[in-house]
Parts: sequence; C-alpha cells; structure tokens
Amino acid sequence: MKAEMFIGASAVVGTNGHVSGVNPATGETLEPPFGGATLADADRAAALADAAFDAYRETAPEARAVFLETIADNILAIGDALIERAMAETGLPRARLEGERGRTMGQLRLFADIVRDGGYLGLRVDPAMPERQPLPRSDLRLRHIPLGPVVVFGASNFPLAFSVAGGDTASALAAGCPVIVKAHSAHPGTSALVGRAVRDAVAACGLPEGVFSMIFDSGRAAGQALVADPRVKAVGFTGSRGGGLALVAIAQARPEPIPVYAEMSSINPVILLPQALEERAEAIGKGFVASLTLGAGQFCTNPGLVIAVEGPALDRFVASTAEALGMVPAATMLTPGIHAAYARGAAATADNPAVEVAARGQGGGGCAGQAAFFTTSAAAFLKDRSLQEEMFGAASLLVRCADADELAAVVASLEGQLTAALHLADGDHDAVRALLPLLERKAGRILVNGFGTGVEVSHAMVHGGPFPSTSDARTTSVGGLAIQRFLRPVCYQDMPDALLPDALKAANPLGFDRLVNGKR
Ligand SMILES: NC(=O)C1=CN([C@@H]2O[C@H](COP(=O)(O)OP(=O)(O)OC[C@H]3O[C@@H](n4cnc5c(N)ncnc54)[C@H](O)[C@@H]3O)[C@@H](O)[C@H]2O)C=CC1
Ligand SMILES: O=C(O)CCC(=O)C(=O)O
Repeated sequence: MKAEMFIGASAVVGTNGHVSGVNPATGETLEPPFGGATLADADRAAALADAAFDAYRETAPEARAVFLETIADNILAIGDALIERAMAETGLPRARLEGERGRTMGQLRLFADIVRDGGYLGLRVDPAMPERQPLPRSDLRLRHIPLGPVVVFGASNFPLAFSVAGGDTASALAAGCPVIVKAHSAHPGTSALVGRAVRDAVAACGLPEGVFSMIFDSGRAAGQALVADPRVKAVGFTGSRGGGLALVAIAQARPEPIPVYAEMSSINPVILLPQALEERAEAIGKGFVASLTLGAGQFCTNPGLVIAVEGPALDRFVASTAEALGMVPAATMLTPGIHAAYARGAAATADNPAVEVAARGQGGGGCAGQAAFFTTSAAAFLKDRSLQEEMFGAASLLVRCADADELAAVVASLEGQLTAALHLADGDHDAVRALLPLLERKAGRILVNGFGTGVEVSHAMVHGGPFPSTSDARTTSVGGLAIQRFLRPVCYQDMPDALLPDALKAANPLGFDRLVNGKR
C-alpha cells in the first residue's frame, strides 16, 4: 500500500509528521506510516477546489450523476483489499464492513438519482406581469446553487459510510461543491484506498482535478487551516462534541463565517410505555441489548438512555436485559483512545452514588469494551446533568420514574437528540399523544417499537436534531435532504432567456419540475 494523499490529481507523500493505523485487536502498528499535510498542501487543495468550482457546478446533471456512480463502482473495484484493510484498522468484522461498503455505494447512487431528478434545485418561476397595476412585476426565477468548496471531517466509527466517500462527501459533490477530505487518522489506509478511487473517478469523468482532494493531518493545524480558509464555504463533520464545537468556533471567527454541519453527541432516549412493558418486557429487553451492543456500541444512534415508569413490568425488562447482556462478549473498540474514553465514562457512571450497576457484559482485555447497564432514579437524573453525557460505547442508563408526569419531566430535561424511540402498545396511544410535542422538540427522528441504530439511507430520513446532537438542527447528514446543506438560493430578475441557466430557461430544456406562480 502506498502512503499517499491526494491534492487534486497528484498523489503526494506528506512531509509533516505522520499518522499510522493501529490494529485495535492486536495493538500492532500498521504499515505504512502516512505523511501529514503541510499548510502549503492544505492551501494548494483549497486553491484547486476554488479553481474547479465554477466548472464543476455547471456540469450537466447526467455527467454529475455518472461521476457519483463511477465513485461507487471504483470503491467496489478495490475489492477485498479495502475490506481487509478496514478490518485491520478498526476491529470491525467483515460482514459489518461489507454491509457498510454497500451502504456507501447506495448513498452515492441515491445522490446520482437526486441529481438526475433535479427536484433538489427547488426551481421557482414567477413570470413577468408587465400589465400589472399599479406596478408591473419583473420576471423572477430562482434556483439553488452550491455554496463552494466543502471540507469534510470523516467519522472514526464508519470508516466507509461516514468517511472519505461517505454521506457528507456524496451530498456535497452531488450539490456541485468540490470536496476536501481531512481523513480520520484512525483508518488512514482505508482512506487512501477510497481517496484514490474518488481521484480516479474525477479523472475518468474528465472533471477538473480540484473537485476532490484528501489530506492526512498529523496534528490539527492543516484541518483547522482549511476551515479558516476563505475559499472554503462549508464544513461537514461527524465526531465528538469537543471536536465539532472547535470547528464551529473557527468557522464563526472567520471574517466571513460559514456553516459547519457537525453531527456530535446523542444518547438517543428509549421510552418504554406501560402497556408495551406489560405485554412484552422480555422481548424489548432482548432487542435493546442487540441494539446497545451493535458495533461495540459505537453508533451515534446507540440507545444510551432508557426511561420508564417503575413497576413489576419494568423489573421484567431489567431482568431480561441483564440476562441477555451477561452473555455478550467484550468487543474490540475502534481505537485505544475511544476505548479509554468509554472505560472512563462507564466507570464515572458506575461510581456515581445515585447509580446502580444493573448488569454488565463479559469482560475482556486490550481495547475490548465491556457492555454495561446502569439504573438511577428520575430525581437523581434531574439533579445531575453529568448523567446525560454520552458514553460512546455499549453502556446505557435506565431512569426509573414514579409516574407519567415524572417521565415527562425527564424527557423535558434532555438535550437535543438524533433519535427518540417509543415502545408502545395500542393502550399507550393517549400517553404517547401527550409526549409527542415534547419529543418533536427534542429529536430529529422519532421511531416506534424499534431502536435508532441502523439508519436507512432514503429520501425521508432525518439523521440530525437539536444541539448538541448537531450544530444545525435544520437539516440532516443522512438521506436525500442532506444535499440542501450545501446549497443556497439565487434569484434571477429580468435576465434574458439566453443568459439564464438551462434549469430556468423558458423552454425548460432539462424538463425539471418547477413551481410556476406558486403552482406545481
Ligand atoms: N456521536 C458520534 O457520532 C460520534 C462520537 N464520537 C465521540 O468522539 C470521541 C473521539 O472519536 P473521534 O472519532 O476521534 O472524534 P473527534 O471529534 O476527536 O475527531 C473527529 C475528527 O475531527 C478532527 N478534530 C477533532 N478535534 C479537532 C480540532 N479541535 N481541530 C481540528 N480538527 C479536529 C479529528 O482529527 C478527526 O478527524 C469518541 O470517543 C466519541 O466520544 C466519535 C465518533 C462518532
Ligand atoms: O446507525 C447508523 O447507521 C448510523 C450511525 C451514525 O451516524 C454514527 O454512528 O455516526
């Protein structure tokens, strides 16, 4: 494997320190070391992206769609080498990574379809009304154009679907934005393989080289310089609250502030309604453990909080959870750092005098995370904000409430969330109706009789939510709507038809849907 990053078309070996993959299952440092970018490398990537922008954003829909599909094909063509490298760098099992590769390709293809459809452009035409009294109306035509070059910070926990060619990159490229990826240092080899696949797609599709660059950063300076660079117009990020907020601060301090779409921490409350518990406490417990321990709990949609009213049915749920969790082996986590942070967080919760340990998974050494299930009272939870902190891994806290009012008070105290799950039966509908307005204020996705892990990539998906689950609650980082993050509206007033973009010309040569005088 070559230790390359990609500054436009050029494969470059970085000279500013290096990052190395570490196999978290064995502790082995993986070859080769990947050289980090200098500030000059970051500057060159930004210059190339800026130079590519005007040509790239006016590519025909079909050409841009084929580009996205070519990236997907190229990723598949890497073959097993990609899966094996990702397994070595993340400790994630083969089946999970093969599934994630399929999802990554599916995301790229979904955005290809969206580009072909043209609906994302939000076209509106208000034809001139020269005879209108007392004043004539101008001809007004609106389309959305891309913001400009986008910097993407991929996630550690999805080395393909939220990484170099993941959802942020796919949606930004689909919008017409050149992308510069700051590769996550937890999986540099995987990133290099995918980076080359994207770079080759740029060349094969005859696009300007600056449409895509990917750098490694041995510290934080190159990534931060890109966020501060005046040619960069938006940022996509998935990771910790601290990391996301640091990038938001840099973006806000620029002479020209820019949006940062950071997906950060979420504990994804699961609310168990009384009738559902009565009818199927044991089955809910089993399903909960399966979701909690998926991928060693390293999902931002992990069910980190359970809320329910006290009683024998809740005790049955706890017993079922404890039984299932006791059989779960410790699972290798992504990096020694993530494992250490998880172990620290779980230990702090266990040491909290208001918390009881209800169950633990099996123990393990090295980077293996031991699952844990804690309980506390609603009163203690409401008093101690630290109990709301994300423990990134397979740990969850049950909040026992005295009654429905206390349960509502616990929900009202929560920070913003990516998901909220309700386990309900027919007899719970009234209780749920009362909770729904509160849940809508708290979460981006409200789901019933399931768990938030395993996000469907589709048109109606929302993978976002109020702060701190994201830095911008108005949008989503997964699904078709993600493209809107990288667009802004432009209105053309009285522009001669010959000068209008094709999407807005009188004859509508692209055949896209347009809102004409407010009517479809
Ligand atoms: N909620 C979620 O979706 C996820 C949360 N996490 C949390 O983040 C912790 C660490 O995991 P990481 O993936 O390494 O997240 P991280 O936030 O530390 O890093 C993510 C990316 O941002 C960059 N970065 C972070 N802070 C920065 C700064 N101040 N300036 C410039 N660049 C910066 C990193 O180099 C990396 O590329 C986990 O233990 C977990 O708590 C991690 C993955 C997903
Ligand atoms: O649950 C999923 O499929 C996606 C989770 C996610 O976005 C994340 O963990 O970063």
